[in-house]
Amino acid sequence: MSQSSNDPATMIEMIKVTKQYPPNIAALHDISISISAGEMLFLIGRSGAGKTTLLKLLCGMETPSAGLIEINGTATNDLHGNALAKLRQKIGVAYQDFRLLLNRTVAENIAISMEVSYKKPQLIQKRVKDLLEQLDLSDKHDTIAEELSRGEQQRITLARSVANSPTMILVDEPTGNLDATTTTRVMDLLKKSNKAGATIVIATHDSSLYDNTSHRVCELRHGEMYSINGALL
Ligand SMILES: Nc1ncnc2c1ncn2[C@@H]1O[C@H](COP(=O)(O)OP(=O)(O)OP(=O)(O)O)[C@@H](O)[C@H]1O
Repeated sequence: MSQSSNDPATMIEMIKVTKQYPPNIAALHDISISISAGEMLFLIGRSGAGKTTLLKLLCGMETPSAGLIEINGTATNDLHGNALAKLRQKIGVAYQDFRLLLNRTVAENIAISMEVSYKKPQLIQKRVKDLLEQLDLSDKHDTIAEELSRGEQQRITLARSVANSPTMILVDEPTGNLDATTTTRVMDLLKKSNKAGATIVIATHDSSLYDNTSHRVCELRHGEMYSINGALL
């Protein structure tokens, strides 16, 4: 059946995706899910359930052992080199291991994705300033990243992931090291990016993020995906 013009376009399509790490660790099993453009989705599940693996598959950091993944209509399985780099430019990622450039300033770290896509310096400066304000880190603009606390590094990673207004944002445990007020600021930033059109997948253990949400919540259990009401997807 063809898609009606009123249906939102699909941003992420996973079809029977399985991921096995060598020698025989089954991280994800037969996952099928469609995520619409502009959707915000919470991915929950116990430690080791496969959340990070799923996010890594979506940005091409890992490849599926079986099945198909399409991002905005393009199958990622066969993407390499420039084509993969081009796809990644449209994806903002904020993962648990931060990967900040520790010897560079906070502002330089946030600016990277915008510089890579040749945004104007004035625009970059304004965006960096706005993001730091939003995350209550304005005083850290010129601080070297390695001098930040873990919670501050986590917020800079998030700011970097949304800075270039990507079409898709993948976030792994965005609030793990944060207090309640800072958690609200982080979620407000993600909601703002979502309102601006970004498709967002948030992997989290923090039930305060999704307890009263109107967004979809999916749970991974031992590598299988369930909707929050317990039905196998
Ligand atoms: N590079 C790897 N090589 C081998 N096994 C891996 C690798 N990465 C993850 N795994 C295994 O795959 C399974 C899923 O791991 P994953 O990191 O995706 O879980 P998670 O739900 O994100 O956990 P957490 O909440 O603790 O971050 C686990 O059994 C893990 O040990």
